[in-house]
Amino acid sequence: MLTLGLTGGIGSGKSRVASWLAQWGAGVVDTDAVAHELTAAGGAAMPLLRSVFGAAVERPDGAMDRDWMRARVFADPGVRRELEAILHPLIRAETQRQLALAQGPYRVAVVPLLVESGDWRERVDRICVVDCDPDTQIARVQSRSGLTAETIRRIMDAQASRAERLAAAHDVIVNDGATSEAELLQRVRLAHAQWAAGTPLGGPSAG
Ligand SMILES: CC(C)(COP(=O)(O)OP(=O)(O)OC[C@H]1O[C@@H](n2cnc3c(N)ncnc32)[C@H](O)[C@@H]1O)[C@@H](O)C(=O)NCCC(=O)NCCS
Ligand SMILES: Nc1ncnc2c1ncn2[C@@H]1O[C@H](COP(=O)(O)OP(=O)(O)OP(=O)(O)O)[C@@H](O)[C@H]1O
Repeated sequence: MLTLGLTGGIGSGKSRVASWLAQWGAGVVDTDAVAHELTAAGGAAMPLLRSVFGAAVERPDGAMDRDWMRARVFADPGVRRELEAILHPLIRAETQRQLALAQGPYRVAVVPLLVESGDWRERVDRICVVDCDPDTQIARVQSRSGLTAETIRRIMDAQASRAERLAAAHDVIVNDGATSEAELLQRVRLAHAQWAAGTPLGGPSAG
C-alpha cells in the first residue's frame, strides 16, 4: 500500500487537506495528534519530560504546559533539541504502530517536520507538500491561535524553508493566499483520485 507523507509549514493547511483525505477513506495518521496524546495528562512522555525539565513542565491537570514549553523551545534551539530528543522517537514509534493498522486505498502520515527529518523521508513512498507563502501562514495561524506574529516567525525559522520543502516534494498542493477553500478542495480531490489509483500527481508545477 502506498504511504504518502503529507507535510507543509505551520498554517499551510495540512490538517485541512488531511481531514478531507480521511473523509474520503485514506488511512490518515497525524503526528501532531500523536504528540498531543503523548503529552496529555498521563501521556507516555510525561515522566521523562518531568525528569528533564522539572515540575514546571506540567500543568496542575498533569498535561504538558504548552505555553511554557513553546516560549522556551522557540527561543532556544538547545531546548528544542532536548524536547525533540524525548518526543520524536516516541512519536515515530506510535505513528508507525497506527500506520500499520491503517485501512484504505493508501495511507497518509501527516508530518510537519518531514523534510527536516531524514528518517521520515525514508519511511514514506511519496512526499506531498502543501505549499503556502509565509505571510499567509502567519495570518492563518494568528487568526486560528492568537499567537503573535513574532512567535509564529520564530516557529517558521525552526522549520525548513518553502524552497527546501518544495525541493523535496514529489507532489505539491498549492494553498497560498490566492487559494479559495473551493479551489483547495478541487486540488485535493484530484490528488486523492490519483493517489487512490496509484498514479503520481506530478511535480511542483501541479496545482
Ligand atoms: C512546542 C510545542 C509545545 C508547542 O505546542 P503548540 O500546542 O503551540 O503547537 P502544536 O503541538 O499543536 O504544533 C503546531 C505546529 O507547530 C509546529 N511545530 C511543533 N513542534 C515543532 C518543532 N519542534 N519545530 C518546528 N516546528 C514545530 C508544527 O508546524 C506544528 O504543526 C509543541 O509543538 C511540541 O511539543 N513540539 C515538539 C514535538 C514536535 O516536534 N512536533 C511536531 C512534529 S511531530
Ligand atoms: N485556502 C484556505 N482559505 C482559508 N482558510 C484556510 C485555507 N487553508 C487553510 N485555512 C485555515 O488556516 C488555518 C491553518 O490551516 P491548518 O490547520 O489546516 O494548517 P496546518 O498546516 O495543519 O497547521 P499546523 O502546522 O499549525 O498544524 C485553519 O484555521 C484553516 O481553516
